[in-house]
Amino acid sequence: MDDLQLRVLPLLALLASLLYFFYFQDSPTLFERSDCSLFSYNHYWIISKRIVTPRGVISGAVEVKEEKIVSIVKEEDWHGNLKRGQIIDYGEAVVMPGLIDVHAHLDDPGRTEWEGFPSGTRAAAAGGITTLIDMPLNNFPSTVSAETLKLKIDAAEKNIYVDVGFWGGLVPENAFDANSLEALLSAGALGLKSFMCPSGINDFPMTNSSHIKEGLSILAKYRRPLLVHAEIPQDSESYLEDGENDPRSYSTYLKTRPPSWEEAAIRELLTVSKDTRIGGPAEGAHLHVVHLSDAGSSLQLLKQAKSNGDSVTVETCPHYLAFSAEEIKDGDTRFKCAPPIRDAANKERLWTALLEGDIDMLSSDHSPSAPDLKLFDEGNFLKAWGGISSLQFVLPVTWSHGRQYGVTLEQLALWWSERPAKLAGQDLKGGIAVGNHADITVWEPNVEFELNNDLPVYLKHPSISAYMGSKLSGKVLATFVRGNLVYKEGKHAPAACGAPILAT
Ligand SMILES: NC(=O)N[C@H]1NC(=O)NC1=O
Ligand SMILES: [Zn+2]
Ligand SMILES: [Zn+2]
Repeated sequence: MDDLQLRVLPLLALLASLLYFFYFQDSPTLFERSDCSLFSYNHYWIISKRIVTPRGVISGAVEVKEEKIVSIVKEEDWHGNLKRGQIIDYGEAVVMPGLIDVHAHLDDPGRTEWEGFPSGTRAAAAGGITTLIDMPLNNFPSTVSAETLKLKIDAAEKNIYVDVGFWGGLVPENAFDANSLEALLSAGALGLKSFMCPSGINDFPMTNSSHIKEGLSILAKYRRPLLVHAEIPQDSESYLEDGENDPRSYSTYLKTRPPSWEEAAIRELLTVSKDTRIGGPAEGAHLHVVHLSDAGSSLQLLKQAKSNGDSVTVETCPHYLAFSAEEIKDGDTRFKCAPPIRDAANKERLWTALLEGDIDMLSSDHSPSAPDLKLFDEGNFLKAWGGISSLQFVLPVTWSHGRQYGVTLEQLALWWSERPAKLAGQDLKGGIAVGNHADITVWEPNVEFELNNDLPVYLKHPSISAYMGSKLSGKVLATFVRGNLVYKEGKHAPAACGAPILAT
């Protein structure tokens, strides 16, 4: 070989390999994938001694290929066929379907100083949540039309680290306008949400039962649900006039929103939920009561509706299961939410209802605000923003408090994944099953941690979270969304590759 050849050959080889790299790679998505995931293989096995499947907890392996779960093998059936492909062995850690939070306010677009898609979905990923359904209010403008839904979808693009679907708003302005509601549902809203009391947001006014009846009749055609904030103001404002009622005291706030508000709303809802029965005028529609706090008459009424054949479900939230009114300190408005956190006896009854199946599922109702709206200096419970900030912590909170009631891993998966998936119409999510999306969370139930300033919290405003300062058990080790490892022990995948979920 002469000198020239010696110099040119390596260059040619480099050129050829570059050409090969750019033009002949069979999977061009590999470039993207490396940013979407902290694990660069698209075919692998997740191994653990505790995999929570719809058929019970197994020791074995879950085979993931691209976005999907393609096989599930019990340990005794392996026969060494795991040699094909990469293996991630999680030992005794729990491998569970990713949590689906059907009730979160991410405030994007329009109030991103409160939260926003990037921080909210990173917090979700760190908490083991793989899908969340965003509420139509607290963002601006509220999501009450096809046009405003489009603004949300645009804001979510390349900004979400987990999959995100959207509820549309049912408000007086669109309730009797079938075209407008149909356009909103055709544009992909997974269902509708309305309030039976003032929502605290000017462009999201409250509805009454005739609006709700109309909404259900449209939803029936699409077979989608209506979610309702069920409180109707009763005559309890008089408490505020009494000079003895200190606005810094939690009991003052509690008196302003008694259980009778929830009971009145649910009683009213039952007059229209009967439309959803088989053969009824709104058969196919479904009514879902959000964030139930009253475990008394309100719950009894819901049980009655279910037994009558109404298509009705109800959720409660971790804050109603973790806290009680007796513990809330004067001025600590982090705990203000609506309906309010009630007394310890009520909390016990909520747990019983959940364990007995009278409450169907859990959701976060993550509803943060800018810290100044919590009025920490004044500590005025009557004026502060109502909303609990919790998204990253819902799994350890439910587990830490649920353990003492004997909560099982299967129950967690039912309340946080399977039933929420069904409510949101997500057939490919909510369970570790062949053919489903590989939406998986891996967590260590026995690891305890303190929610102090050393803990990486991805929420925009950790200081407003009622959970800061507490000690929890249940540490999320890894979160997979459609096969992408989006979170691993304090680290997120660089790119936001969550998908917007639109109903079709
Ligand atoms: N607008 C809004 O998010 N309201 C929520 N906050 C809360 O505490 N209850 C709610 O419904
Ligand atoms: Zn609400
Ligand atoms: Zn809410």
